[in-house]
Amino acid sequence: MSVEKNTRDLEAGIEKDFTGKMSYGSYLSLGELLAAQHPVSRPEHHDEMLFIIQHQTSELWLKLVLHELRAVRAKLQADDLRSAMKGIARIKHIQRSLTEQWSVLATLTPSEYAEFRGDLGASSGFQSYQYRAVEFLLGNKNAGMLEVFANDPEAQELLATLLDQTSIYDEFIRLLSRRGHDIPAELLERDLRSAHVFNPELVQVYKAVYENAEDNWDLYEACEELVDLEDNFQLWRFRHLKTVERTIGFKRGTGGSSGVGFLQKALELTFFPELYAVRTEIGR
Ligand code: HEM
Ligand SMILES: N[C@@H](CC(=O)c1ccccc1NC=O)C(=O)O
Repeated sequence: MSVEKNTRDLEAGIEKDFTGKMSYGSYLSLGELLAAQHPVSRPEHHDEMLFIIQHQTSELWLKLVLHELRAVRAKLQADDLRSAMKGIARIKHIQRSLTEQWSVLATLTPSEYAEFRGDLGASSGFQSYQYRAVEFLLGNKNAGMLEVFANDPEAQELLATLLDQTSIYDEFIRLLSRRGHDIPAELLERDLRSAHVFNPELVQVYKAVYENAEDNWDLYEACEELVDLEDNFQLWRFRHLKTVERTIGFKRGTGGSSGVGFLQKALELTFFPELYAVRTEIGR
């Protein structure tokens, strides 16, 4: 180390020749990853790179969320609540990161965006199959969404598979039933292809869990973890809505929707309605 040159000397053992060896770039497929940004504006607009990378990083994190959610579902199926909660803890951190990331895109002014928005054609985040897959895995199924992916058979297949499978919430409810809680039969035999709908009897099950937390500690904690998950999801939706509002105002979306009004309606969707409803009942 030569302090005067402000330079760190390389140590003798540092690897320099990667012939026949795995390197950082080859392990991470950086060649492909960093060659996958293709701005379409001509002449290329400086801010389109921000727009592309914001979406690509979001999709990478969504890929990990899906990976973790599938594992959480398997752990719930195996009655391993502790491992399932570990997975949820990781997902919550990813969600925070995804939500925090909106502040980067918020530096894109309406005039900057207007310069390349026309080049985006009919493309829209509405066509994000990974986002839809996360919604399905959490229990907000919507078979109609599959039509959007008619031109992407792989994405459509992935969503069709998830549509037929149980969600995280279905599995949690089944676990409650195996633990001896009085779960209504219609919840255990429900049509998996539709969204979970509010069930007042389930609120009473949660009421018993919350009012006897000492005897149901892991379930009590799991309920709160699920509420955190939904809360975080809604915060992402809200930041998306507010970023859209400050960037395009009340223009229609490129995906064909009314824009902000359509996104507002998504804030009324809920994954675990009974876990919110129980709050009104506690201590009554
Ligand atoms: C300036 C930036 C953005 C604008 C103006 C914008 C605008 C919109 C609009 C208007 C919609 C409604 C569908 C439509 O008609 O197009 C939408 C949907 C959506 N966008 Fe964005 N968006 C932006 C950034 C992002 C980013 C960074 C993501 C991250 C992946 C994203 C993901 C989504 C998703 C998942 C939907 C579907 C939401 C739902 O179904 O409720 N958007 N966006
Ligand atoms: N729907 C946006 C366009 C948009 O944001 C977008 C375009 C292509 C790929 C992803 C996008 N992100 C979110 O919707 C708009 O109406 O301006």
